Amino acid sequence: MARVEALDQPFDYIVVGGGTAGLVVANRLSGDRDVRVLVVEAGVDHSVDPLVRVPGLVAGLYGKDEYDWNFCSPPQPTLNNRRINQSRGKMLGGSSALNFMMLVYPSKGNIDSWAALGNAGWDFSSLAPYFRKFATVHAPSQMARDVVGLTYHNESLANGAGPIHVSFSEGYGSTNKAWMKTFADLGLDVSTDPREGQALGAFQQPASIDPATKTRSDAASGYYSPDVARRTNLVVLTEAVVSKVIFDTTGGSDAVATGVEIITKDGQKKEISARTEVILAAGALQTPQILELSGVGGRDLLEKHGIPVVVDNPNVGEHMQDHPVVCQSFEVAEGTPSGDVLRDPAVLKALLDMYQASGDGPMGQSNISIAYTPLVDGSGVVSPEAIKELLAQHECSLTTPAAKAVRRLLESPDEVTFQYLLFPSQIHIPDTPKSMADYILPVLPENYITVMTILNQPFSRGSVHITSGDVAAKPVWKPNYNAHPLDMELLARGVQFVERLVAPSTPLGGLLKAGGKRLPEISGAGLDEAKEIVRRRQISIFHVSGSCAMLPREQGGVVDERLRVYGTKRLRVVDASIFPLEPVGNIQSTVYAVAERAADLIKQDRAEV
Ligand SMILES: Cc1cc2nc3c(=O)[nH]c(=O)nc-3n(C[C@H](O)[C@H](O)[C@H](O)COP(=O)(O)OP(=O)(O)OC[C@H]3O[C@@H](n4cnc5c(N)ncnc54)[C@H](O)[C@@H]3O)c2cc1C
Repeated sequence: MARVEALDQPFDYIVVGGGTAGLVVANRLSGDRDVRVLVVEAGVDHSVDPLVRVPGLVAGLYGKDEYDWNFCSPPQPTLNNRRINQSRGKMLGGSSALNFMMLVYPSKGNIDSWAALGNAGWDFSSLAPYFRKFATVHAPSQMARDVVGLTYHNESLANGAGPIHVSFSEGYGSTNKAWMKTFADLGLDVSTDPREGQALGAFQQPASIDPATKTRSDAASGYYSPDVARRTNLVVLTEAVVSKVIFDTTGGSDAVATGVEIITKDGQKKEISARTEVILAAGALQTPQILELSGVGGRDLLEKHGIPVVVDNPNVGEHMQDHPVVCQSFEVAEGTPSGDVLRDPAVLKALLDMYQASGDGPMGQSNISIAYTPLVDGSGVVSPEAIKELLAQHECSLTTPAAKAVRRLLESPDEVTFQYLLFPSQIHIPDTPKSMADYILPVLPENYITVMTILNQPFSRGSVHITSGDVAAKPVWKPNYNAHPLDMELLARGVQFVERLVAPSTPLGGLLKAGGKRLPEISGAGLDEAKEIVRRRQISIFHVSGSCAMLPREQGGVVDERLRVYGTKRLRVVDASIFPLEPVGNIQSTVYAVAERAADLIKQDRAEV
C-alpha cells in the first residue's frame, strides 16, 4: 500500500473510497498507463484475511471497527421504536468485502424507470452490457441442477469475462428444493433467466464466490488483483480519510474541484490535487457526508456547522432509499438442514477442517434461495382491481415522479413487488442491535430457517446528514421506514403470503417441525397480525442508496446523467448514492454495472477535452 510520500506527484483522477464502485473506476481508468489515479480508502487492506475470504466466516466481520463502519438508525416509530443496524464495509473492497455475496439482477421495468425519471441512456438495454462486463459467470454443476432445477439458466448470457467470479453452490439441499417446488405449486415458476430482466417466481441465484478457490470474489480481489496493484500509475492509499473536496470558486458560476484534503492514520492533514477529476465513491452514507463537509448541501445545514456554502443544494443526503426486510424464523423438523448447527464449536471446527482440506462444504458456499413475486397476499397474487383499490386510498400521496414510477411498477403484472429469501438459520432482532452480528448469530437452542419478505420499491424516503463539521463524526442515517403508509400496507400483505409458503401442506412447510416454534410467535394470516409482525421483525437488508440521486435537480437530483455534481465542475459521484430508484433484488450487481458504465463516461469525457 502506498505511503503518504508517494502522493507528491500529480494525479489525474482521485477516487474517494476504495470500495465496490471505487475500485471498478480506479481499475478501468488506470488501464490507460498515461493516466495517474489515486484511490484514498479509509479502511485497511484485508484482502488476504480469512474472515473476508472464507464465505462462511462472514459473521465474524460485523461490528468490528477494522471492518465495519457499523451505523445504527435512531428509533423507528413504525417499528416499535426499534433502532436498525446498517453495516458498511470499511476496508479495501468496501461493502463487497462483507456482504452476503448474493448475485441478483434487477428487473427490466425497474431500470427502465431510471431513464423515465429523466436520465437519458440509463435504461435496461443500455445497462445490460455492463451487467455482463463485471462478471465471469460459471455454469452450474449437474449436482446443482438436480436439486434446484436451473432449467432457465441461459448459457449464452454468460459471455462476460469480468473480474468478479459468479458461481452456483454445490451444497443446495432439501430446503432449497422445497422452496422451488412450493412457489411452483403456487403458480410462481421462473421460465427465463432472471438476468434477462423478467422473472417472477422462485429461482436459484448464484453468488460472488470464485469456484476455483471457494473464496469471496469482491471488488478488492477482482478489480485490485496483484496484476492491477503492480500498475505504477495507480496508487492506493489505505487508512486515510478524505475530509473534504477542495474547490476553486474564483472562476465562473460553477465551483471547480481541484483535489481533496485527507487525514492520515497518524492525524496528518494533507492536500492532494487532481488535474482532471475527483470521483466520490464513499458509499450511500458517506458520499453525502463528504459533499456536505465540502460545502455542497443545504445552506441551513452547512451554516449551522460553520461550513462555507459552495453549492446550495438541499437534495444532498435526501431521497435515501433502502429495502426493508421482514424476517420470520421457523423451527425445522429433525433432519432438515439449518445453519444454526454452527453454534456448536465442534461442528464449526469440523466444517472449517473440511474447507481447509478440500474447499468442500458450506464454509465455501452460499445456499440462500430467492423468489420474485408481484403483489401477493394471503390469497396469492393480488388482482389488478384490488391493487387499484389499494392505491386509490393513497392517491393524494402518489404525486411525485418517483411515486408515480413505483406505482406503475406495482400495477404491472410482469414486474416485481416482493423479493423472498430462504435464509438457512434463525434471525434474532434486539431493540438496539450492537451490530449486524446480533441479527444473525444463533441465540436460541432450536434450529430454524428464516423466510425474508423484502419490499423492492418502497415509497418512503429517508435521509443522511452530517451532525458536525468533523469527518470523524458519523453522519446520522434516518431511514424513515414506512413513513409512507403504503409501505406498511404492502409489506404486511407480503407477510400474509408467507403463511401460504409455510403451510404444512407445502413442500417447505413439510420440512418444518409440526407445531414448532416461530419468531415471532404470531401467525401473519390476518392483515393486522401481519402488520404487527412488520413492527417486530422488520430490519434493513443493507441496500441503502439514492442519497445523491441522479435526477433533474428540481426533482431532487444531486448529479446529472453523466454523474457530474450539479453546480460543480470536475466532480462526480459513482456509487449506490446515485440510484434514482432502488433496484429490484440485492444491489451489488447494479453497483458494479453503474461503476463500469461510469468509467466509460469518464473516459469519453476525457477523450473529448
Ligand atoms: C451486510 C451487508 C450484506 C449485503 N449483502 C449483499 C448481497 O448478498 N448481495 C448484494 O448484491 N448486495 C449486498 N449488499 C449490498 C452491497 O454490498 C452494497 O450495496 C455495495 O457493495 C455498496 O457499494 P458502494 O460502492 O456504494 O459502497 P462501498 O462498497 O461501501 O464503498 C465505500 C467505501 O468508501 C470508504 N469510505 C467511506 N468514507 C470515506 C472517507 N471519508 N474517506 C475515504 N474512504 C471512505 C469505505 O470505507 C468503503 O470502502 C450487502 C451490504 C451489506 C452491508
